[in-house]
Amino acid sequence: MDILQRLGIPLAIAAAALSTILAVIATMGWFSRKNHMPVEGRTVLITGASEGMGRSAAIQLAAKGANLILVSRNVGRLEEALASVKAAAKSPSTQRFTYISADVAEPDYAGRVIAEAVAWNGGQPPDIVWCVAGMSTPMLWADEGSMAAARRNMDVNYFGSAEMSRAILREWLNPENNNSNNTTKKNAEPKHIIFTASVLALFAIVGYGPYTPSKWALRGLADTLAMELNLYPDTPVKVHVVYPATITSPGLERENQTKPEITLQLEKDEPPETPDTVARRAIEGLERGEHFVTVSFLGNLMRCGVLGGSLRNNWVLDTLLGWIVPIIYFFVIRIMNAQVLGWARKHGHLAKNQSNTGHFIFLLAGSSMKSSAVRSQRGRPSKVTKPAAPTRGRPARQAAAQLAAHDAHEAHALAEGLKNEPATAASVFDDVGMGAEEYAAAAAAAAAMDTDLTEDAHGEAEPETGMDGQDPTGATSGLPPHVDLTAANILANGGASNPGNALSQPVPDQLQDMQQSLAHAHQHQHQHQHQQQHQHQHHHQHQHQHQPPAQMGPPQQLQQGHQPIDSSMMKTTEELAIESGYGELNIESALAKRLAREPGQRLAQQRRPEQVLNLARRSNVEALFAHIAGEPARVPCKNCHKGHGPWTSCIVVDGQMCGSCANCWFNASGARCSFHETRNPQAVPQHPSIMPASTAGLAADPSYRFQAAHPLLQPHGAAAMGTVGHGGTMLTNNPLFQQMLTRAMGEVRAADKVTRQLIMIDITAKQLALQIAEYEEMVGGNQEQPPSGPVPGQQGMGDEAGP
Ligand SMILES: NC(=O)C1=CN([C@@H]2O[C@H](COP(=O)(O)OP(=O)(O)OC[C@H]3O[C@@H](n4cnc5c(N)ncnc54)[C@H](OP(=O)(O)O)[C@@H]3O)[C@@H](O)[C@H]2O)C=CC1
Ligand SMILES: CCCCCCCCCCCCCCCC(=O)[C@@H](N)CO
Repeated sequence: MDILQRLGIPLAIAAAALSTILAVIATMGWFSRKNHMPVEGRTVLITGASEGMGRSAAIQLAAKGANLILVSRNVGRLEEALASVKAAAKSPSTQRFTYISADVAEPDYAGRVIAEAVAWNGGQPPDIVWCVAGMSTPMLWADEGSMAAARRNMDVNYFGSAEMSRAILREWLNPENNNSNNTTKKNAEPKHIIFTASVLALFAIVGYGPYTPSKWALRGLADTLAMELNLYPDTPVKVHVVYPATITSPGLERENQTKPEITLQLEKDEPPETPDTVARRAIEGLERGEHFVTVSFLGNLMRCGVLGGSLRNNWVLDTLLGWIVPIIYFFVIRIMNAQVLGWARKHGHLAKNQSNTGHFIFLLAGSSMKSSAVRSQRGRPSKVTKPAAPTRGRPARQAAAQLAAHDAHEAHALAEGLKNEPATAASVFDDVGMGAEEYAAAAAAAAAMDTDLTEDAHGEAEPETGMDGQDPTGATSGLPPHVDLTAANILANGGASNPGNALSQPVPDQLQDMQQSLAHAHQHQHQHQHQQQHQHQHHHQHQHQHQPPAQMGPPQQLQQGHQPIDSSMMKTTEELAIESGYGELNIESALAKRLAREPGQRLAQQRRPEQVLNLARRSNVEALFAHIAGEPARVPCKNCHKGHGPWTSCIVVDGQMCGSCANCWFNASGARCSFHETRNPQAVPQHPSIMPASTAGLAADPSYRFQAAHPLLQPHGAAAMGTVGHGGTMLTNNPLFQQMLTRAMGEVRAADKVTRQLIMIDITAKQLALQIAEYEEMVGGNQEQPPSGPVPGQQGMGDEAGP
């Protein structure tokens, strides 16, 4: 100890001098310049590859000659990304590309994804797996819903990557695979598992409570694996963590909708970079063989500031920098905390003024007009607890729609909050075997729309004070139970007033419940894939469920979908257009005039809420009204499927707009719509794309519902009804069949275990129904029965199964 103390200073000086020399050498690039992660001819699997940095990385790796497997949820976006990746290929003739749709938040998703990847890759696992899929819901920790958001962030960011790394390691480390590989040269080359964290996992700032820990957790896992993988010297695997700072991605736009102002202010210190830049720097770091890869100067300092027991990229440099960073932090930490304190002084005690964050949980829970109001005047959080009225309902809708209905996935975050409410409708759901989460998510979306509608109806934001014993400032925690319960209850019971009585329900009711559960389970899934074709159909339904409680009917009404129970409450198309945020409309054309008076079916929901539509054009007003008054297409037209057109669903009005859908009618004559008459010359009694009138979840889903007028029969013309299998046309060549199958595959792949069970139950019930129908026809004569299929016009499984 003595000696050490005496030698301390000279030793330190000597070490510093030596280190400096070595550092100079290192920076001059005297050490190896080997590419530690060659990708040419290798197969790389990237999650979160359809947008943002993951997509950029995929494109750049394709340009370096890699084969790629893109993974994310939304098939439409995956297809677009795949096209860009293909276009970037170094040698298009030899490289191969594909995508797999999966939700990384689903438990056990990764085994399935890896199995599919291996099958596609000629029996070989991918050589490199890069987990990029992630999300972020910044909010203050004391805020309503931050706990639910934290769980959701953990599920996607941490468990999504953790499961993937485990699945691929089990594949790589599997002795059977290794034996067969040992002869190949590439086996000696390390495999790579790459996690994507954030600089926030190196230096945390206010407002990212739900997010940052999920990224810190990745660091913990990566370091653990880096050591653990030494257990398998025959199968070298390198573990990396990429730490981007702000990326100007679609994800950033989403997260900025809920980001507290103070957070925005603090993170300005690290300038944002484009997805391309971040991906390029990340790949450079990986090629240098770095364990922790940072992509900016500050990021690198932050990395060196927290190295602890983690692997170093360059022992000399990292150590030297590690000595310097505390000196920087001496100032940085002070300055940052002072900034936060200054904010608090200026804006008042935050916990008493939740509106500062304007986060979406308030919007969704319907408890706070305050937050939406503040959000509408971004950057001007009010010091008082009663903020000014919002300019209109639109900002609230934008945030709510974007966060809940449009990308309703994130509403899932609320599930936890709702689930934790005592005496919620969760017990009802459990009774039918559904996770309360699924419902809660849908309920949250519904509640969001409630807020919206209520707000619009009032025409101004009325701060709701004293609601359910809530502090008028909104400071008390706990979601306002009445809103959630109403919404959840509507979904569970179609508005019946007594939640939690499912156990005492007679059997048929339970069946009905179950059928609805199925519908919701599917809805929930579909929310994950908002641009996928089938989702469009379900939108139709959502929007009904988004109506305020007063408009909700008992189960039958809900199932019929189109008829709100009280017709006096029914709104005209024009009224709904105004509610949707389109004021001052010039109603000129005959079609617009006619549609304006018709009962509206839905609110118009824009794909890009911030977009301002040109409604000076006559035909655009027609398109808007048609979108509100029309019927959802059974399968969206090609343009809608690709995500074109202003609104989120594909709607047609029978006999109008030359058959085109409302989206294609907008700003165009609809000529490019795949429904346009020029493309569909054969006259059909009903518009070929209109959904059957009874639309409720699965019951509306053609792939689950082979009715007498099944779509598969239609291309053959009415006369050919009942001739499937006899008509000489190969069913497998039928595009509708192919679409159906693809869709069914998509749904089943995306389904979790519970949903899969429910799908099975549904199918089994239909089989039984078919069998019964056939039996009855055989025994009792079949005069009344249609030529094929079970009872027509069924309302759902319960009815179908009944005699
Ligand atoms: N943007 C930023 O400022 C920063 C981002 N990061 C991290 O970098 C990574 C990339 O971010 P960014 O470029 O913004 O990405 P984006 O948010 O723009 O894109 C996210 C990608 O992940 C997919 N994805 C999201 N959730 C899931 C899910 N549950 N299952 C499967 N796929 C999913 C999305 O596709 P789909 O929706 O179709 O599933 C999309 O392809 C993320 O891990 C993020 O946390 C780190 C630092 C800063
Ligand atoms: C010695 C070191 C000096 C430290 C300076 C500190 C500067 C702080 C900048 C914080 C940047 C936060 C980016 C968030 C990125 C992200 O992950 C989110 N966008 C989530 O998606």
